[in-house]
Amino acid sequence: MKTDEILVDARDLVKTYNSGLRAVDGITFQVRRGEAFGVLGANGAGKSSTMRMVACTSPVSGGTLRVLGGDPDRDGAAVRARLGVVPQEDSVDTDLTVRENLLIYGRYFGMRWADITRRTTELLEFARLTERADEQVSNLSGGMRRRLTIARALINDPAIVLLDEPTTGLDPQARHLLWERLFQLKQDGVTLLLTTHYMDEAEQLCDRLIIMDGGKIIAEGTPADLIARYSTREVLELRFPAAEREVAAEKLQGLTDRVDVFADRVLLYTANGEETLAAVHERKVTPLTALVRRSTLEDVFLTLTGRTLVD
Ligand SMILES: Nc1ncnc2c1ncn2[C@@H]1O[C@H](COP(=O)(O)OP(=O)(O)OP(=O)(O)O)[C@@H](O)[C@H]1O
Repeated sequence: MKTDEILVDARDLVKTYNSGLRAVDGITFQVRRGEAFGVLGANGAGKSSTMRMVACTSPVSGGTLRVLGGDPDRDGAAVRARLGVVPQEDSVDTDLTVRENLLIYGRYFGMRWADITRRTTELLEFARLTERADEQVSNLSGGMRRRLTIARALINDPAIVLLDEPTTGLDPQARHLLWERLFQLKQDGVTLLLTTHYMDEAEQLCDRLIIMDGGKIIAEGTPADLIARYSTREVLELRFPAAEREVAAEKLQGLTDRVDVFADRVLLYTANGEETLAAVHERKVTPLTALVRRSTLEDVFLTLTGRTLVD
């Protein structure tokens, strides 16, 4: 298997809507075979618009895009047949059973019946839905429906799977199970292109990622690269009673190069959290709680945009 093969090649890609809005404003990125590639950004950053162009369901307004070597404008149908697409909203048929959803989708792709049934059995297992196979989809929880949507997208053994916010709207337990299934796909060597605004998940799953803001790419790299480039090694998170926070934050200014004050906490960016905590105490500041943690992609996003990603 060629691992350097480029499956998605976007150059100066633009999406303009009728309103005149440039939702995607000249972005360049490549997704290689076998990698998990993340597109991160806040709501409205242009992630879904990008994904719809790659999925060949929304025309490209400018620049060039090649997906599996094809031009979405010219070869859209052929490219779509080799993609697995998991849209933001679950689109499974709630009147059918879990199994029927998979079988019918296989038919839609014109697969041979023997292949459809074999693949359906495998995918029910993959999605942890074997026990629910003959239940109507309307009875399933949100997490189960999402897993079924993913299983369905895999029926035709796609060369690349596109997932738009796969875990949004799920409770933590359902999110965890879904994320674990995505890890499995990655281990199986499936190429993944996904959007998310959960930085912790992206950090663990994605080999490389781009961060989008206002339709542009503001940073690109591996999670470790981005953290090394845009944050310190550790962060000291302090919480104070509301009435004391401002005074405390005032006393802490200048203690490290960067001190960020939020409504609920003060963050000190530092190479060594324990040493910084000792310095906090030396300034006669006593937080309610103090946590030393390593920097995350969330800190990277904050550095780059001045905003937190998940409110
Ligand atoms: N079909 C459309 N017509 C007009 N404007 C659109 C359309 N789809 C998206 N937009 C606008 O384009 C901008 C980018 O939206 P997009 O959905 O791509 O962002 P996003 O990063 O995926 O955000 P979200 O996480 O909310 O989906 C937003 O301002 C949005 O309102």
